[in-house]
Order: sequence, then C-alpha cells, then structure tokens
Amino acid sequence: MKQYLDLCNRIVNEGEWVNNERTGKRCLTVINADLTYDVSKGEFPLVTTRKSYWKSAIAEIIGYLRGYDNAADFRALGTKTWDANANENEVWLNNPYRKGEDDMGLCYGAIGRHFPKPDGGHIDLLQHIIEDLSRGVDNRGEILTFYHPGAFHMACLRPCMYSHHFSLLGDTLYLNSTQRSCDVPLGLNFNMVQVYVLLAIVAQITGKKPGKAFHKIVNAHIYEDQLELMRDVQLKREPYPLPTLKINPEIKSLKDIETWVTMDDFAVEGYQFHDPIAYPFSV
Ligand SMILES: Nc1nc(=O)c2c([nH]1)NC[C@@H]1CN(c3ccc(C(=O)N[C@@H](CCC(=O)O)C(=O)O)cc3)CN21
Ligand SMILES: O=c1ccn([C@H]2C[C@H](O)[C@@H](COP(=O)(O)O)O2)c(=O)[nH]1
Repeated sequence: MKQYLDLCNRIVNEGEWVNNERTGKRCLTVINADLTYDVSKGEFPLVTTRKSYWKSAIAEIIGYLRGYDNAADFRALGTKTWDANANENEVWLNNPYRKGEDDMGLCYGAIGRHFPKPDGGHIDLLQHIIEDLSRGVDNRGEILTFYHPGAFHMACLRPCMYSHHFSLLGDTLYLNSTQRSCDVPLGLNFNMVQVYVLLAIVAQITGKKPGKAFHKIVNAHIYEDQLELMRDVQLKREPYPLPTLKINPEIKSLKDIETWVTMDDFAVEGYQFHDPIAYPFSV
C-alpha cells in the first residue's frame, strides 16, 4: 500500500502535465515506477484508502488468460470494465475491423493465446509457458506477451500491461510484469491485484512456490479530472493493514481456468477499506 501511495504522491508533487491526444485530456505524468509484491508472504496489494473492486480486477485477468476478445464475455465473468472501450470510443466504433457490439478486437488474450506467426499459423504462448514451468523448465524466455504492433489497428486499445515474464529459481516462481501506460487512480488498483493473482495462480497450477512479482510501470499518470479526488480525498486517508487472498486449491490446470473457474473461487479475508471514490474514466 505504501508503494502505491508513494507513487500517487510522487505524481502529485513531481508530475509534469502532458496532453493526451487519444482522450483529449491532460495527464499529470511521471516516468518509471517499480512495485514489488511478495506473493510468498501473502502481501496482497489491495488498495485500502478507497473501496477497491477486487473481483472485477480478477475477472479481467482471468478473461485475458482465457483469450477473451469481447466485453460481453468479461461481463459474464464479473466485470464491466471493457464496456466503454468496446462500445463508446468513436474511433473504434468507426473501425471497419470492429465485429459489432462488445467486440474488443485483437488485444490482450486474443493475441497472447493466439499469437500470429509470420510463417503462418499461431502460437498459444500461455500453453507453452505452463507446459515448460510444470516440467521445471525455464528457458529464459517464458514470456506471455499481448503486444503485437501489427494488430493495433484491429483493436479497441493497445494492451497496457503487455508483458508477463515468468522465471524459475529451483522450485520458486517469479514474475516480471511490464506496463507501458497506467491510469493510477483507476487502472493501477486493478493491475496490482492482477500481477499478484497471475503469479499466485500460475504457481498453483504448475506446482511451484510463488516468490516475488515485480511490476514495472513506464508512463504513470493521473488524468486532470481525477487530480482533486486523489490529492484532496484519497491521499488524506490513512491506509489499513493489507488483507489476504485465498484461491480455491482445486484449481489445478490451465483447463480448469478455462472451463469452470468463477469469481467465487477467490476470497479476500480481512479487507478494511475507506469509502468508495468514483473517479472519472476516460474512454
Ligand atoms: N482510462 C482508462 N483507464 C483504465 O484503467 C483502463 C482503460 N482506460 N481502458 C481499459 C481498461 C479497463 N479498465 C478499467 C475500467 C474501468 C474501471 C472502473 O470503472 N473502476 C471503478 C469501478 C469498478 C467496478 O465497479 O467494477 C473503480 O472505482 O475502480 C477500472 C478499470 C482498466 N483499463
Ligand atoms: O490495465 C490497464 C488498462 C488500461 N489502463 C489505462 C492507461 C491509460 O490511461 C489508458 C490507455 O490509454 P493509452 O492511450 O492506450 O495509453 O488505460 C491501465 O491503467 N491499466
């Protein structure tokens, strides 16, 4: 929690204003932040200085692992977070590749589970990683990437947290996740939870011990219409101790994640939080 608040304070105190063409808004911005979550110690990084919707965050990452490319599938899993990008952005609505209501196009899991090969066909990056790690193999390139510049014109948004690199040291699994762009009041609440859950669940299904997850953020920003709420409300609050996350131990394979897992297979214990803050969202 301290890492999160330090980053928020750093943006408020040292950030520079940058005009963002895509949203038409200004963002108070800093470059580079490195957050670490010790999954072995159960340091679940859930924001406590406002109510944080952790089920929604976990639904997003499970949807990416399933290769979803449609906001309706995300809704069925438990999150509405892709509705606006799929259905309200003018540029995407006019994109000839958009396949209709709720389509998100070629982004996130639609790329990572189906990465196009220049010589034809596709690779399921996640399946390969799970197979390797389960056999105790780390080929120093166990990278789940969602980043395919050749597909950007066919997607509603470029992936923000775009790379997840897994590593083994003995029986301990590590994760380095990289994020190119971060909406700190809204997106980062979710992204911290997602990095933690990704390491915890991949360790669980590959039979490894979870170690640390390292979360690198490049462009970290607060939109102009979010600044007052962050500076004058959220940052005035005292954080509570971190809660813990429990994952159903019956989840044992990628197939389980793909077929029957729901948000009821996750529970957060001891979550104390301050009142919700409704931050404005930029489409
Ligand atoms: N501007 C922007 N910020 C983001 O964080 C973001 C995007 N766009 N587009 C793609 C995804 C969608 N994500 C989102 C979208 C909405 C919320 C949101 O509205 N959160 C509210 C309510 C969540 C709920 O009720 O489930 C929050 O208070 O956290 C969070 C993350 C993260 N991403
Ligand atoms: O997981 C996510 C997804 C998106 N965001 C934020 C970061 C930016 O504010 C927008 C994306 O805009 P770009 O113009 O494509 O950078 O969404 C996030 O924080 N976390």
